[in-house]
Amino acid sequence: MGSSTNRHPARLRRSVLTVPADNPRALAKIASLDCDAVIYDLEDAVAPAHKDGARAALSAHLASLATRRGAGEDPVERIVRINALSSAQGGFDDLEAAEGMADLRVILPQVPDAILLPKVETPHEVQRVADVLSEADAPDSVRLWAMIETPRGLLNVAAIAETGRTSGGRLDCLIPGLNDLAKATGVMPQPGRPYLVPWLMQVLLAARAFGLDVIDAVFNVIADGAGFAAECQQARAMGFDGKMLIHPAQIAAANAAFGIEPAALARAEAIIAAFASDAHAGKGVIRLDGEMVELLHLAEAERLVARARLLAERHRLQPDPPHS
Ligand SMILES: CC(C)(COP(=O)(O)OP(=O)(O)OC[C@H]1O[C@@H](n2cnc3c(N)ncnc32)[C@H](O)[C@@H]1OP(=O)(O)O)[C@@H](O)C(=O)NCCC(=O)NCCSC(=O)C[C@H](O)C(=O)O
Ligand SMILES: [Mg+2]
Repeated sequence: MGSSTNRHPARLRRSVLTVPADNPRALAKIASLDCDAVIYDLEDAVAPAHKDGARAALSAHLASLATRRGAGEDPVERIVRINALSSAQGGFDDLEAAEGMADLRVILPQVPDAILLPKVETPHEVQRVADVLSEADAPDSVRLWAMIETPRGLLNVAAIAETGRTSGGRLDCLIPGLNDLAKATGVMPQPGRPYLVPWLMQVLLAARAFGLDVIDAVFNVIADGAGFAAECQQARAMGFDGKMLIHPAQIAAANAAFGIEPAALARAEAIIAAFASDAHAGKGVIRLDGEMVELLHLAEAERLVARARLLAERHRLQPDPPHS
């Protein structure tokens, strides 16, 4: 089966904000923000001594959203980044002792939209977590996301992405972690990310080969709005679906960069209408406004229109644009 047919349904993931699960003010702030998705972090943003408190705070936070989510009226996708699902000794054999397992035990009853696995290095890890979810009777709707942020993970990224087919189809999205990769490799942060772009494209290619979404890495310099906007534009041009964010001040620029331009939407609607017209019934290729348009462009147009519908639905559920 080709990748395009394997691709998951269109989702809106322009702005994916991370929030440390042990920061009550930031947790409370989310309701007023216009991000498409939130990653609640139980991993690196939470100090070891605060892990239990963070789990309890996150569980209560998700429980407070349960009614709205159950009614399908939550405009935000909610993802939990757990700790590693290997034990402190480094293996799966001692799974019960792992911090990540403790995260799952507390969080899974609240049915988040996805679990984000940090520092994934092998396909086996994704499969193992998928098995744990199935054993815990987690609904099929609970997806898996994976961070690719170690040299070994990068070398294995194609095999990891392929678990989107084998892990009960739960794997849904990849995110490169450039802070960890920079730490592990010595590559220095630079405008334009010249030495990191090949790795970013490797992650993107692996994701696309197996029909996954892919979100660009965080930009650490909160005060550098122009640098952040430029990096969003670069990521958009590279093909990313959105950007992982660390601060509310980054939401508007990400939404703009990965949003849908009116002209692109009008063009997509024109392509769909043209292929549906009697004049072009059954054709594989047509001429539209002086350009060749093939069925592959029709598929792209349908995806863009589907995303536009999601955006309209998001605005229906959250009509007053919140501040960021
Ligand atoms: C980076 C921060 C610690 C900065 O915090 P602070 O200086 O306190 O922010 P502000 O005073 O400017 O905050 C203004 C208001 O916004 C709220 N706020 C701040 N950050 C967030 C957030 N992330 N989500 C929601 N709300 C947020 C504040 O509460 C203020 O509101 P109010 O209380 O009403 O006044 C902080 O921004 C932060 O913790 N950011 C997230 C850090 C994080 O999650 N890190 C882990 C992910 S990064 C990663 O994964 C890297 C990857 O693994 C890799 O290897 O590359
Ligand atoms: Mg990291």
